[in-house]
Amino acid sequence: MMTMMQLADNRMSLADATTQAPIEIDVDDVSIVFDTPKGQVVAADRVSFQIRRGEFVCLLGPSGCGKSTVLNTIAGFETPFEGSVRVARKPVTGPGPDRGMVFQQPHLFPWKSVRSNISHGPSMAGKSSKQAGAIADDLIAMVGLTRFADAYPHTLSGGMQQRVAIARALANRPAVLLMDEPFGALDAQTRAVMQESLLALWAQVGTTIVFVTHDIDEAIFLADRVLLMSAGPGRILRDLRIDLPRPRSSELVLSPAYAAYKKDCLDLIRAESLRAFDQQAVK
Ligand SMILES: Nc1ncnc2c1ncn2[C@@H]1O[C@H](COP(=O)(O)OP(=O)(O)OP(=O)(O)O)[C@@H](O)[C@H]1O
Repeated sequence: MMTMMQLADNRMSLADATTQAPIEIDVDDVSIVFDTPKGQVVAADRVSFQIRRGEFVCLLGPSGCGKSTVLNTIAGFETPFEGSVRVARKPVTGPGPDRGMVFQQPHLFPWKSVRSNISHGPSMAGKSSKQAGAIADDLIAMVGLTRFADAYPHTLSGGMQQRVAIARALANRPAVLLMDEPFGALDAQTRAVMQESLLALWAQVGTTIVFVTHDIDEAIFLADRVLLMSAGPGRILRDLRIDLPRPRSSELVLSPAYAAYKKDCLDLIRAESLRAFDQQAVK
């Protein structure tokens, strides 16, 4: 069994490889407009970006800037008003097992054990109960919940439930994991532990991750690239490569390089948040 440090070292070479990897997600000139009783809301305005296979990319921006809408478009829950989204070169026309999703709330089946929650997807996809159970047990070990395999969700802490939700999303072996503020409901300490364990898990599975957050520290700590979004209408303001070494631990936040990335992001986000606040005030 590899140690956490060996896994992280392995991840470093994978990170180098991602700059050469094929394009996994191609969001091309996507605009999304919602009709509301108060008129049209442009949630995304000509958003374009590409993500390579195995990359960890954070979508960062102020509340209401359209992060979830863009993520939902990749998931196939929203249809672009204009533009196109491709995953592995295929146009996205709806949800599919190649894209796993994790939300802020774990949404587990309360009547199923941890193992059954995780094996549910593979069972539905036609795996035998033995195969589905083996997939679940592997993932349960990866998220560090072996002792709780037979436990029910209500007996677990919020962080543990979210680890089950992540394992469940990975059970169908998706090429892409889409995460919408998955640690937003957790306390600060649990959140920090979850961030480190997500990086260790990513080192093992190599899945492309798109992670939505409005937390600057979380985005810089996790990502290979941060896509900074502007508020209303949502646009990509900056595509920032985070060239910080891996493995990353909590001490990283004390480094001057980290501080420089944070200052860049803070300045941009502050300007955008103020702009959004002013817009809301006059509506
Ligand atoms: N189904 C919908 N119908 C109408 N308006 C919507 C719908 N979904 C989102 N919006 C609007 O689109 C804009 C972008 O919303 P979205 O949830 O994508 O932002 P966000 O950046 O994820 O925000 P938050 O961080 O607060 O979740 C907001 O103005 C929101 O009110």
